[in-house]
Amino acid sequence: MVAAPEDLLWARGLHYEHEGSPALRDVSLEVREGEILCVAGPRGCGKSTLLGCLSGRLAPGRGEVWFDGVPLHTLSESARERLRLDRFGWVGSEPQLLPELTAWENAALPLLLAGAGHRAARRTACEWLERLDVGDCARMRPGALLQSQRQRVAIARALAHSPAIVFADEPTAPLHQADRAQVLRTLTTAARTHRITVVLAGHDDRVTAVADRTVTLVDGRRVGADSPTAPTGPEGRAACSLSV
Ligand SMILES: Nc1ncnc2c1ncn2[C@@H]1O[C@H](COP(=O)(O)OP(=O)(O)OP(=O)(O)O)[C@@H](O)[C@H]1O
Repeated sequence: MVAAPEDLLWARGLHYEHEGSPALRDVSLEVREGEILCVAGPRGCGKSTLLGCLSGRLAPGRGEVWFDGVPLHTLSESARERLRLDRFGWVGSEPQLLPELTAWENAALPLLLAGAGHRAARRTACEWLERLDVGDCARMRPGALLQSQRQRVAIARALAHSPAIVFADEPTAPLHQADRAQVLRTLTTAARTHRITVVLAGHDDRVTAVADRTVTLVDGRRVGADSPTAPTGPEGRAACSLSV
């Protein structure tokens, strides 16, 4: 089986075990360029493990992961790390910011690690903080921010280096109900506007509602047919790309 030209990420037959206990069983999927794909399913079904394997953070016991024609599963650890730094963004369910750095310094980290100059990295990071409605927080440290502001800074950090794809593992889990929809909308609108592909794990309807397509896991296996959940044509995207 081969990837279609529109597939940016492609996985076949993934198996993963945590300490001998199977978490993924023969999972295959493809992610199209520019798509927002939701990985849904009940708690413990393997969503985080799947995102870990797709993003090169975890090495599957069996199976293949191809990104943009590159076989992640055969790359050395250092080559995978380089690829992750250059082309991938990550948003976890906890913001995981460095407490000693300001918001803009946190958001600028991937740019600085990629070799950008200090001034250019600062300008780009601050632009992203503005787009994500936390521009006023640029000089503040994470400890002085609300959880929803910290998560926006983490999203800015994931997007600032213009990755090809962002993996977001339950990015709204720690937020209050009122903040959840807004943070999700901010992430997905920014991604659509900048043509960044997103793989999003979550188990509530809000997450599936912002995605173009949803794949479901149960007990480590992919089940059912894909469900399209939002308009994927140019009209649908345009409607979602007005503000960020
Ligand atoms: N580090 C680990 N060590 C041992 N078992 C683990 C580890 N991480 C996950 N598991 C187990 O692997 C299975 C899949 O976990 P995973 O976190 O991928 O699921 P999930 O769908 O993301 O869950 P949640 O919705 O609760 O985040 C679960 O049974 C979980 O208990």
